[in-house]
Amino acid sequence: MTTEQLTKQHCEACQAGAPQVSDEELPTLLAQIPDWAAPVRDGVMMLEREFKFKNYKLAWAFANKVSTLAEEEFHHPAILLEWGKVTVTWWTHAIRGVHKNDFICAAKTDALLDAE
Ligand SMILES: C[C@H](O)[C@H](O)[C@H]1CNC2=NC(N)=NC(=O)C2=N1
Repeated sequence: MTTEQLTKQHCEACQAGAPQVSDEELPTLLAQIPDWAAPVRDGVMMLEREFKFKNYKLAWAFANKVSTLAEEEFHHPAILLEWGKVTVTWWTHAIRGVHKNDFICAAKTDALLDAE
């Protein structure tokens, strides 16, 4: 599956018991979002990327776009908004890890930049 295909997909409603991304799938999916890191915090894997901007207002506008994306997909990230920087972190709370949804949303988050 290509990055292009990830951005064209939509999140599925997921609840506890939904499958985390398997160790076999992980490398392939990570390769499609090369600017994202996959930190593990308190045993929970996440997808995280920092986006840099010239000032606070531009960072704020991007954070708003990510929030709109989240509502559209009904899948919600952590967003840290700072002067000139937005850190977006995707993971699936219901399964305490990363689901395919998180990769779809990370790819869609990158696509928001191209739309700027
Ligand atoms: C009630 C529950 O929070 C909702 O079903 C959705 C909302 N958005 C969500 N977003 C994320 N990242 N993980 C979830 O498990 C999740 N659950």
